[in-house]
Amino acid sequence: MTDYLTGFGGMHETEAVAGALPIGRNSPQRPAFGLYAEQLSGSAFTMPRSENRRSWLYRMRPTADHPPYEAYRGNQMVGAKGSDKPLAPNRLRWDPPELPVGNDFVDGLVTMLATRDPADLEGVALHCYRADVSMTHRSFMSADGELLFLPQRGALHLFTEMGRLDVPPGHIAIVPRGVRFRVEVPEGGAGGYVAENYGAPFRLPDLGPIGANGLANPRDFETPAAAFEDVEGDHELIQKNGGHLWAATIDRSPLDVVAWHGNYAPCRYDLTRFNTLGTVSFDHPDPSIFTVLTSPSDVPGRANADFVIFPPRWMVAEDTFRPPWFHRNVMSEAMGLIHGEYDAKADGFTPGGLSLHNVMSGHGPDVETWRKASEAELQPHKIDGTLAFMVETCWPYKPTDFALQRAQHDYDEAWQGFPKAKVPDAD
Ligand SMILES: O=C(O)Cc1cc(O)ccc1O
Ligand SMILES: [Fe+2]
Repeated sequence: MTDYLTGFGGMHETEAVAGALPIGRNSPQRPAFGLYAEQLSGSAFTMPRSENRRSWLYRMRPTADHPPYEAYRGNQMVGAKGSDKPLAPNRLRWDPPELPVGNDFVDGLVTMLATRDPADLEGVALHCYRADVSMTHRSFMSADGELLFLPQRGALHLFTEMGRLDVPPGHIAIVPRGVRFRVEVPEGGAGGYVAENYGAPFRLPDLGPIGANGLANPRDFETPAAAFEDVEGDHELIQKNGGHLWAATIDRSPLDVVAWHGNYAPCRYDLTRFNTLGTVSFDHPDPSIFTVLTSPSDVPGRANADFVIFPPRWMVAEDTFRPPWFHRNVMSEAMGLIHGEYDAKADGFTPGGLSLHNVMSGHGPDVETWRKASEAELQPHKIDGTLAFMVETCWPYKPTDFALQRAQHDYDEAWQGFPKAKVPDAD
């Protein structure tokens, strides 16, 4: 059973057992039923109120009750570092990576692109996962960043400390830094992408002249109602700190939060609810118009990470080259595809695949897309049955060695063979 509370970043209160939440105070002398009160701070205590994020959790045993962590001996493919080799300024693209078979989410997670160090409290990493079995008797948490789940194949069920979320492909989920969860997958397994944000938590972008409504509307974000399990027996805590995985075994499930209140909690969002805006005259706006969530950096307007989607939408622009134009960008662009075809690429970018156009690399439509779009008779046309996304950041991405070894060899050919413009002689 999953039950949701609505609204982005709101103050919620929820109890799985009536009477578990204290009224009018956070830390009573004796919480109900012998529960333990624990504050989970997602921002410094003293952040301005608008940025302040914290929740109070009422749990059966305190998180503090655990033995020392040791290096995790399983998955060694998750990290915070890209390849040590100098990175040529090439455009890169990947077929859906072939990830090891038979793993759960923790062992099936592989880092593809990394920026910064989690200790900088800025940057973003992009991981891919293949999970064939559900996690049992173990849970995961990242102390390095918040996790943005983008399932591509197979619905995920996230049983988090703060409740349960169903996350089918086409939905996203955010699990805040520090929140434990286990991932259940359906028969046939699951695969997709996870962006890990070391910086300021994702928020809805300001709308400026768009006005009070549009893009991702706050009411469509769903936060789980409290749900817990009372399970005794060995349970492996796996957690990511400083780019490394660590493990400790406790004698119970940590998903034992009976009630919580606050504004630091997981949520999910159905991307079909995105109110896509665009031109009704000519040209098309920069893709920032498709920003679902943004993590600002300290420089106004320059995102640590923008999460952007390219959803189904009507194309009506007159006298306009409608696909993404040719461009170079000071920001670095990593893209993935949930389903369908992306309108800038006729070939080679497939669901589950990935592309990287790092700082100032020339990219845009491939030759075939350019030709078709230049010759098309322009009619209102619906781009349908597709969902691509971009995680755009001001920090250049570094692919990991795993990723570099698997990059497509012929990606540059996407832009080979453009006819030369015929410019009349100058007088
Ligand atoms: O590179 C891409 O495909 C993403 C993108 C799309 C667009 O319409 C304009 C700029 C941009 O980076
Ligand atoms: Fe781009």
